[in-house]
Amino acid sequence: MKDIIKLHDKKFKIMIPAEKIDEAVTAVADRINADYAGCPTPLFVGVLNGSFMFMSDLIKKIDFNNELSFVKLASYEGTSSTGEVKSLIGLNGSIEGRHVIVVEDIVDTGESIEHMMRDLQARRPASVEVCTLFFKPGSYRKQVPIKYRAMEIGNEFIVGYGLDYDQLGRSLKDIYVVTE
Ligand SMILES: O=P(O)(O)OC[C@H]1O[C@H](OP(=O)(O)OP(=O)(O)O)[C@H](O)[C@@H]1O
Ligand SMILES: Nc1nc2[nH]cnc2c(=O)[nH]1
Repeated sequence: MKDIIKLHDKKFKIMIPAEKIDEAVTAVADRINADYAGCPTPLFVGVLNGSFMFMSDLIKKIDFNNELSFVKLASYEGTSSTGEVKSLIGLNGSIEGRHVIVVEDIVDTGESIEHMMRDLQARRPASVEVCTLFFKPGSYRKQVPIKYRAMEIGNEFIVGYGLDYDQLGRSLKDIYVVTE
């Protein structure tokens, strides 16, 4: 593992090694296994692009029968005064009556997860919970409960393990933080 890396114009230093990430993923998977034992086939919904690596590692540690799907939040400029509009694409089948676990790489301001939850709740699932690898309590501005938080971090910008800086860095297996 390199201590310092450069992506585009910025330097990043190592913050969380892969082994620590694995421990946090195991701990959150253990909680989900306990909470959903006996629940009829829960559905994991990963939010692309960032969640692909977390989902891959998390799902291997889940010990009940499950289904898995990925969605994307598409942004476009709306014609209404609210400006940016985000809509969820990729979820084709019905989730009515299903137990859904949304899998995110990071919840920062909460803007994305709020859009996601509003759309999912409208589809009348039996339950929806959020499982995020990283949560930034100092940045979060929304009311959506984030039940499963593998790790909490400060307001710093991180990359690696699915998270990008202008599309670079997603393939790194450790987490790096931007340096000043
Ligand atoms: O809580 P927020 O402030 O909304 O930030 C969190 C969101 O930002 C990232 O997605 P991004 O839009 O960068 O897309 P990506 O996953 O394709 O990188 C991340 O995957 C979350 O979805
Ligand atoms: N890569 C990356 N994407 C984010 N989206 C919201 N917060 C972050 C962050 O800290 N890093």
